[in-house]
Amino acid sequence: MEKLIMLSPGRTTSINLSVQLEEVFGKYIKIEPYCLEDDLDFNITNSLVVLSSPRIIKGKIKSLVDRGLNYIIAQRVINHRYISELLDLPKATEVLLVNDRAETTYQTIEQLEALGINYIKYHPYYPGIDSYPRLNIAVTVGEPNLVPYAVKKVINIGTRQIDIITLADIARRLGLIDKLADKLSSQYVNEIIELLNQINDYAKGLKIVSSRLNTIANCLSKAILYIKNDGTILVSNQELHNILGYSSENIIGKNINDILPQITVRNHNKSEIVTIHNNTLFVTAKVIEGQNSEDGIIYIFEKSEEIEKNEHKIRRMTTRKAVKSYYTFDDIIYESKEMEKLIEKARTFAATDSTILIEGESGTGKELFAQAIHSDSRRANGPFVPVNFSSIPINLIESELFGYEEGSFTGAIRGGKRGLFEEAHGGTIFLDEIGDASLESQCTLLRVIQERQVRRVGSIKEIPVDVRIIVATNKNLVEEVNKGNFRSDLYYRLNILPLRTLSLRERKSDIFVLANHFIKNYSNGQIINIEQILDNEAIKALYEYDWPGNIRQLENAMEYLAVIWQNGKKLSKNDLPEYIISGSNVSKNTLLLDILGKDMLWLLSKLKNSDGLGRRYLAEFAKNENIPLTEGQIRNLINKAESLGFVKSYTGRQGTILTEKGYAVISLIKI
Ligand SMILES: Nc1ncnc2c1ncn2[C@@H]1O[C@H](COP(=O)(O)OP(=O)(O)OP(=O)(O)O)[C@@H](O)[C@H]1O
Repeated sequence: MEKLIMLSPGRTTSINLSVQLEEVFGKYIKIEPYCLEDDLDFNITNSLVVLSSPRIIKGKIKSLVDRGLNYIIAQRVINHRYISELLDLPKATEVLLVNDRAETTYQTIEQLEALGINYIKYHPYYPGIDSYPRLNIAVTVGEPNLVPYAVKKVINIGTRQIDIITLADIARRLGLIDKLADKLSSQYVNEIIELLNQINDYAKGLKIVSSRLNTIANCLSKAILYIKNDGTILVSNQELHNILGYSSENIIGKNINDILPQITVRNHNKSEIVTIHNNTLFVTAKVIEGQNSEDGIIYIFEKSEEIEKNEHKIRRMTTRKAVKSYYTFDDIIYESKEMEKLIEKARTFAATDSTILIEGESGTGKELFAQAIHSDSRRANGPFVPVNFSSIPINLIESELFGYEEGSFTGAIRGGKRGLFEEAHGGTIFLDEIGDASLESQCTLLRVIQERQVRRVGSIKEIPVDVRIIVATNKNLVEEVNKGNFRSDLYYRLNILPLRTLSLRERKSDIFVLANHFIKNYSNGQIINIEQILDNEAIKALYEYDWPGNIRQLENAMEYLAVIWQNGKKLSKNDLPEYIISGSNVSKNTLLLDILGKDMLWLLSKLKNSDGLGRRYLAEFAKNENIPLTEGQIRNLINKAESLGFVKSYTGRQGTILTEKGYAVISLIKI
């Protein structure tokens, strides 16, 4: 070989790389720079050509290659010697990285980052790029002429150099490897050492800053932890080490997921409770954003003493955790149009903050709806606190709902207790079976609803609460008002957004979807649907049955069937629970029910077993059986039955008695 040709698209790069080749090979061979503008008039048979990148092989170079050009493609790397100015830039500085083409620009960014200079934010810039941020500093690799005009400071870290592997390859192709091996390797080693020294100086600077940071962190009384966005732990303090029982060497640089997998919160100002080595800690995340390479999360841990102060917050969180996820509208299983409409209505209600009154028979999904409304509301992340008025002893309702002050009554615990309204702060309180609330608690409820403040038993201080109230009842509240059992002013306050859940009788088309859902659950997926285990007559019986206990009763029936079913044989009607067999006895039932209505059938059935009953007795029976009929309504019913010839009414003690016709009708069905 007589000549070593350096060929690159632009002249500057070509000359710069020739200088590098000159330093290494100048003693042994003539080196000539060429660029694409030049006539490529060298002799290809006695020249070795170094191409600055593979992309150059096209057009006239491609035809040279086809004619047998002897060439090497250079791998290029950042020139270590000129990066000191770059190392002086403060952390997170934003710069334009300028090069001649998109590909080489991205390559350069990658190489700088790989060198460890990854604390600077590089924005690519090359001729023809669509958009780029207007920045004051540009870094270029030997292309200062391409830097956009507005840039104030240009750091030229020089043309990217031919790397050591390519140089060794050239030496081998020129038959010079024995002569040059030592020189090449020592030059390489020297450059690496020089680079490491420079980067180390920078790291030393960083170390000072980080030790200052650690000193400050250690002065804080709270345990803290600072992680990068990828989870790497950067800073921790002594308080945290005391809790963890580790020293900083054991955690710095590790990933939080390995050290503290319990911590899952990643959102700003969000908290969670974690247990670390039997310590219950309240952890709050503070997200640091917009600092580029310093983006990350600081965790602040509060220990037991502080937890006491935060008890309220914690209790709210634990109650929320206890029922980890509330039902949503998506959990409601249905097929019927009626339910679709109801859900649509409930969704509209969920978007508001107004009080909702849910009325409906037992087991029709009142609580399900209340939870779904909560989950769909802006309070979804707040607590949902259910209160069942029928299960709290009357004398405790006040203190349960509103809490009490220390010493306000015998048995009151030290420090007093927060009530359920306070627990529900920021969320929803669900007052179930509100029809069972005593007149006294109704009075207090009314005050809370009006004033949105609670006063603990034994205290004079009002505590403001922000809660959405949803109440539910299976009683007819209007009737309760008429009977004097429910305060009318409270009723009007509650009846802002009324919702009536539907009994299964009113949406028979949902029976099968629900039955399939429950049977699948109770058989652990073994039974896919009821057709798999029931014959036609049994299925029909399920459809005809009235389901007075609604979905809860249907669910129980499916659990029963899943237990008694044995693979291979279908169950018949007689295998169904007894109440279904007798209840679905005749379709005459449904027919009569449709014609006469359930109230009339109830009246006739009561009279069937007596020698005559007065209105007051009938009203008493209705009340005991939770049948929403007032004395007035019973009077109307008796009048109607009389006009149909089913009963005869007498004044005085005999009251109302069944006629033969009435007896015949009621004997047709089983109730
Ligand atoms: N459409 C539905 N899809 C799925 N499950 C339902 C549906 N409706 C009700 N359920 C289930 O039926 C059961 C009874 O529902 P829920 O407790 O909400 O009824 P309720 O009207 O509040 O009853 P009660 O008045 O007796 O307290 C629950 O297990 C609930 O999950």
